[in-house]
Amino acid sequence: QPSWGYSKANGPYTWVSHFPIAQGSRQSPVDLRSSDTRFDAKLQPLNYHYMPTSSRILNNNGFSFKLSFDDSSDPCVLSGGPLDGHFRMNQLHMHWGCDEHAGSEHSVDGNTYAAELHMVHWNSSKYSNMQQAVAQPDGLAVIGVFIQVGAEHKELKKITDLLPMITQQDSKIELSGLNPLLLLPCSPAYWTYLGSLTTPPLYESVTWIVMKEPLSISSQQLEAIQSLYSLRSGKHERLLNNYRPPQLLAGREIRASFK
Ligand SMILES: NS(=O)(=O)c1ccc(C(=O)NCc2cc(F)ccc2F)cc1
Ligand SMILES: [Zn+2]
Repeated sequence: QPSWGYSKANGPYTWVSHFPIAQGSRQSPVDLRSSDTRFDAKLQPLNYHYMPTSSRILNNNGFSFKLSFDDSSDPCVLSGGPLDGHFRMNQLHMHWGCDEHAGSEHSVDGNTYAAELHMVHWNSSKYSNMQQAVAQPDGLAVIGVFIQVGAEHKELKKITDLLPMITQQDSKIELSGLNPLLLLPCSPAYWTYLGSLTTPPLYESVTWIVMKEPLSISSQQLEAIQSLYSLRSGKHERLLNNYRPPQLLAGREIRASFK
């Protein structure tokens, strides 16, 4: 089966042919429209048990760069917010475009950002690993953080400084001492809704938690991200625009932790 991607020939509008759930009723991303969101006073604060961890950065076959964490020893764990139980961080990755006004997957009242960071966690209270959890309706929790161009981001610099070493597809490099806590914005405000993976197989297994406040990175950092290469469809080309457009809310509610 032809591998999916983000080009005209194999991009988001073609995914339904191999992954019919693309037209499901809890697909992601969505536009976070204020008319569709409701403040929920019962929402708890998010609770991060995160610590500096070692990871491996992989240019994962032309879809993004991915930091995989060893989630067996001393994991980074998320709980609280809309979640029941504890969720272990498995990986983080990003989506971006070719200019600083498009590249995020979620949008806020139609506005998009230069990029979006995804911190992927699996439900370690109910399942024994990511592979088991990824297809379950309560299997995953992904924190989405919007990224805009502005001041340099020191913690993300630990990643963007290494990207030039892994511009070739499937190359990887070790990174120790990244502190995921420093990849979160200052404000605790977030939106939450039930959705899906935003790439095939598009499983409807994600409780999405999208932070309201964006992070800033420098234009040089964005350039490093946009300079990743991939061998998608055989050609050696820049990995750009790896974001899925917004999907139908289909009657879902989006809850806000803030007024
Ligand atoms: N953009 S996002 O945060 O929504 C997202 C998060 C994780 C994954 C993932 O784990 N894919 C690999 C993968 C998933 C499977 F469900 C089965 C195989 C497989 F390789 C995909 C998208
Ligand atoms: Zn993602």
